[in-house]
Amino acid sequence: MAALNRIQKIASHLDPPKPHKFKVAVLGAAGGIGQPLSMLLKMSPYISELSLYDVMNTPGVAADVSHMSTAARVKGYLGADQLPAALAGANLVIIPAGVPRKPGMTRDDLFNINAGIVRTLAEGVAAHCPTAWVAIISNPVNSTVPIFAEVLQRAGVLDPKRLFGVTTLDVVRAEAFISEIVGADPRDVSVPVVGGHAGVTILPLLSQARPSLPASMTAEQRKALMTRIQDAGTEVVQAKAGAGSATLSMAYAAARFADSCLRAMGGEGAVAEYAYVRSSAVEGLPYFSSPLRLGRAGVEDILPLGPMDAMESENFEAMKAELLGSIRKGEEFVAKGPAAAAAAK
Ligand SMILES: NC(=O)c1ccc[n+]([C@@H]2O[C@H](COP(=O)([O-])OP(=O)(O)OC[C@H]3O[C@@H](n4cnc5c(N)ncnc54)[C@H](O)[C@@H]3O)[C@@H](O)[C@H]2O)c1
Ligand SMILES: O=C(O)C[C@H](O)C(=O)O
Repeated sequence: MAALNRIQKIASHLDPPKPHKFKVAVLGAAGGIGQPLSMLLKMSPYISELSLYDVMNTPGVAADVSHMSTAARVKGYLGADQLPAALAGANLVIIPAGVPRKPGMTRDDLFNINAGIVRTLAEGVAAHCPTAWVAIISNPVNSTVPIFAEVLQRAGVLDPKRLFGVTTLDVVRAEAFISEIVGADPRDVSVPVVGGHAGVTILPLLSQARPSLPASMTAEQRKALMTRIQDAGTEVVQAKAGAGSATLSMAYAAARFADSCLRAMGGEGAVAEYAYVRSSAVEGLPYFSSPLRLGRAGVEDILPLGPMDAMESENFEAMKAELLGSIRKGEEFVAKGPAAAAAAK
């Protein structure tokens, strides 16, 4: 027996450390983003339970994803009555619920429908998993994050360190486009993208890209690259010609962001990310996407934006009014109360 104990003890030292495992809820799981995101999350070693919630089609999506031979247990939840059970005990809630753009629309054109959806889901989180980390994908992100924060604040459960607008797709796009230009593996490219998530509020700091952009690139070429990153969502909306907006690249980006959150939550040390959070990084803008350091409790540090060249500084100044307008619009929507939510339905 003593020998067996000794062998077991040695074997336990040889075992690689097991990752912490968490319950993750996807709200809007049957949608264009929700389905591939659920599939990618089912492959995560950090997830013990995957809770798939939507107002339609979740039984089929959950049955399908549950047949993947990976460890996470999958449960589907359908309709508002089942939202409490979907959220109970969740550590991370990811929200791609809401309508996407069609050609000719701005993200802000989605406000009237998506503001009410996000508000309802925020009330659910406040009531059923108030300490969960929340990652909001639903557009317009520049307004939906302030809406969510206001609801949590009114319920007395807001911790801004755990509330994120997902801007990872902007970073992913910048990495992809730069890798094509410099001829590097995208995994070896790093580039900060800061600000918000709509048009001019998306600010890629190309001067900080690594590897650096070729010195031979003209100012016009750098400007065109910045504009391509800012308009990449519209590029997809136009290519899909009425069938929605980015879903597959967004699912990839959200799965990557979820992975960072779960690693930080599990205590794997400081994890570097970008996200749109409540912030005092930029005077006069209460929400801003910055480089972040994530730890067990959420945002541990909001890091400086670093140096900007003249083109970036000009864009930085130009975004401020639009971003503040979107933030105030979200805050006012909640301040006006349920009447505004009803009008938006
Ligand atoms: N942050 C980003 O970078 C980014 C990128 C792409 C898309 N988006 C946004 O993500 C959202 C979803 O896009 P999509 O292409 O998946 O749309 P979609 O229409 O394909 O899917 C949305 C899903 O949300 C569900 N839904 C609607 N109301 C709901 C509610 N009250 N509770 C739960 N689920 C509800 C729908 O039933 C649907 O299954 C859009 O607002 C889009 O603009 C954001
Ligand atoms: O562009 C959109 O409407 C969806 C999303 O915000 C994106 O950037 O792809």
